[in-house]
Amino acid sequence: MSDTSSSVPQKQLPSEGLQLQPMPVINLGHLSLDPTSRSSVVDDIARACRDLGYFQVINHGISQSVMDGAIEAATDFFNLPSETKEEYASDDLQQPVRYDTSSKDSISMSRAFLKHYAHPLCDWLQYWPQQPPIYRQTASHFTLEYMTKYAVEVRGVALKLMEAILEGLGLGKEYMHVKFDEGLQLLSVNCYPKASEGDTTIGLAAHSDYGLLTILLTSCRGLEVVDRSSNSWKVVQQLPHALHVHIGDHMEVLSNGQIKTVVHRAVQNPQEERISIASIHGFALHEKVSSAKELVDEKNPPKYKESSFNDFLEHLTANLDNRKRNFLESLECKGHI
Ligand SMILES: O=C(O)CCC(=O)C(=O)O
Ligand SMILES: [Fe+2]
Repeated sequence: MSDTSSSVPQKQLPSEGLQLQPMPVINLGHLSLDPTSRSSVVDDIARACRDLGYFQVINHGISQSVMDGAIEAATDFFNLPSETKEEYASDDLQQPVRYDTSSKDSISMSRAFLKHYAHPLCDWLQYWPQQPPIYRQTASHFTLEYMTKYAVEVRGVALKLMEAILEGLGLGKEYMHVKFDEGLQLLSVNCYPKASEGDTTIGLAAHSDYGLLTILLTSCRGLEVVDRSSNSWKVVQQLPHALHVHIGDHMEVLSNGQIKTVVHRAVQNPQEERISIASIHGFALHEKVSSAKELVDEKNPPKYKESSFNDFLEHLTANLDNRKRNFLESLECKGHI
């Protein structure tokens, strides 16, 4: 994720009485109805991507029990003794699994997190935590449970959304199909302690996500987004059975700036410990993302240099100690933005 401290509202501390932001809620089931219904959903998604960079989806096909199972597996992991969790601790951003609680990256201020890849599952499952047993439980080769099942199903939702977004950009749903199909999925599983009385603090500082698309499952309220029209923080609604979608940095690059990434942060919940599971989707680790040539012409020259997910990890590693962490800014073609 990119730190965006230079471009977000200065006020870092959560203010009392922030506005709940009513946001588009897309019924994904309508994507597979008749062509007219599909094109109306595609238009709604395109508008949300262009104007806001976020929206929520319902009727996405993942059952409540699968969503609850993923939250349960994450909660049980964070409840393990510290020594067990520390086995996965690493400062090396290239590790396939990484647990951390520190704030040295100046992004994670009051959270514990576990990050690991999830696609292709057969390559990565071996690195997932063995404790608690339900975390990577598979009942058999054909039956996945808990985090595994959620990971596979949420990726299905991401692929459907990608097709709709590409259609909305006029590129067609099959555009670069193979690269999306072979693309990467990274799960960022976060745990924020309940806020202490009268002191709601930032759990995760302002940033944008670096992939193409992030789908977030959260156990309770605490996510905030920057509303671009007013350049102010808005609280994200917590609707039953909904998933929250963020446009990532690489989608802004691919769309040549037609769609914007969204700056967001998490605050601690005053009532309860909070779990969030961000499923980040992008091209494969070393695959470069550049602006779609169909969206580049004399009037719209390429706004960003090409880059891969791995380039982002290297950028982050090189800038861990200083504030030049905004990846997207580092990609800007000078003179065009
Ligand atoms: O906890 C949240 O709601 C946000 C998590 C997030 O933004 C991330 O993991 O990138
Ligand atoms: Fe994020």
